[in-house]
Amino acid sequence: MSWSGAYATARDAAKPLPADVTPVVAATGRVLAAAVRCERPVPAFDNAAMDGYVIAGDGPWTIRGRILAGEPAGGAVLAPGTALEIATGAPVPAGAGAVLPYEDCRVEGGLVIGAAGTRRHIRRTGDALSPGVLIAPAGRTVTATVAAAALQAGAEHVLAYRAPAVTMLVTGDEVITDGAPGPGQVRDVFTGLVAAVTARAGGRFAGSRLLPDDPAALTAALETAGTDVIVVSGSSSSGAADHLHGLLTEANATWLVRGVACRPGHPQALAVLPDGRFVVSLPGNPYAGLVAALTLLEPLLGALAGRPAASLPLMTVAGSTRLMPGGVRIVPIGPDGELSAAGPVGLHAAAAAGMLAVLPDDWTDGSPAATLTVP
Ligand SMILES: Nc1nc2c(c(=O)[nH]1)N[C@H]1C(S)=C(S)[C@@H](COP(=O)(O)OP(=O)(O)OC[C@H]3O[C@@H](n4cnc5c(N)ncnc54)[C@H](O)[C@@H]3O)O[C@H]1N2
Ligand code: MOO
Repeated sequence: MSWSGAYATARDAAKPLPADVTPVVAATGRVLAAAVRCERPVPAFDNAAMDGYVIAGDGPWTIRGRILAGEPAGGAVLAPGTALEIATGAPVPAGAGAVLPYEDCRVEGGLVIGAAGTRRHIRRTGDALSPGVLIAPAGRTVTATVAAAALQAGAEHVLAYRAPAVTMLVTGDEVITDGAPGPGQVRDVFTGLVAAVTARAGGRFAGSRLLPDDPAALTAALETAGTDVIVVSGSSSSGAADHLHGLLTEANATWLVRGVACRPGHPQALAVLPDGRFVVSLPGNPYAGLVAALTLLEPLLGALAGRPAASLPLMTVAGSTRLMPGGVRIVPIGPDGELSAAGPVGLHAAAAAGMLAVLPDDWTDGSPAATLTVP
């Protein structure tokens, strides 16, 4: 399958998971299934926009007291010719005509002397937002700003799609998850990468398990992983210790993607089990596995999370590299689009560059290419 075909297949493989009503403070990263609208006016009461004196009628004004933010306005009416010292955000009493900022007046013998200008410096109820105004549309991801805007507007709860849960199965007798590798061993790179891609795509990382190259252990782990998506690193090829693809076929999984015309990462695959759980197969070579996570896992999770499809940003890429006839080569690129060579193993070039470019076989130096951002 072509790389763009694989990306689109993963993106189209799933519908959003069901939505539920949830406190907005707990919904960060989830996608709104319905628009959030303002539920109460902002500000909720008339209040001072400046520190100074709130006045009624014509001056000079006799100072009758002070009102600070957080104090209720009460039912008192400010009589003409009187003033209260007032703080920004404090409720303005009925009868008030304007707030005179300190810098526009002076005080002599208990009287405020000055003149109200054209600006009244009073924020009226609903000036900023009135009930029904759109806070965030359906399809928007709940960010900290969306959550803050919803809370400001009185929307404590939102309808949001459930976040897809992801289990990571790290396979390989040689893989260790802690400390320095002994002879023949290699340190796991995938748990953190997959957790980060999951979080970025709106998913929930449910944890990682290290498995030996044993078909029974892998079968049991696949059967018991109760998450929407299972990511398996390694075991994707056809070696004596690579069992995943055979087990998925035995389990009557449907193959959506099985091999992609790209370098690196060609053994990557996406399958769906008969009960609807998805399995993403990442090749064990670290840079190849990262490419696969961005090619298959990220768009799949975006679809499950309810994110609207978006096209990949294009960037002008410069430099020279070997291309892949009949497929794409995926290379790290820096902020100015300069490419660096990367083999299937080392992650250092992707780490230094920050982005990847997807170069088709007819790409030429200085022409644009689709980009992926590394987590
Ligand atoms: N006869 C063939 N052999 C291979 C082919 C092929 O087409 N024909 N494809 C090669 C390519 S390309 C890749 S990529 C790998 C994919 O291998 P697997 O997904 O089966 O992974 P392993 O064999 O278990 O490991 C490959 C390599 O990666 C290291 N590894 C594995 N897991 C991790 C981890 N969690 N963290 C760090 N490194 C890991 C592992 O030690 C191996 O060095 O197959 C080629 N072979
Ligand atoms: O997926 Mo393999 O890297 O193409 O090394």
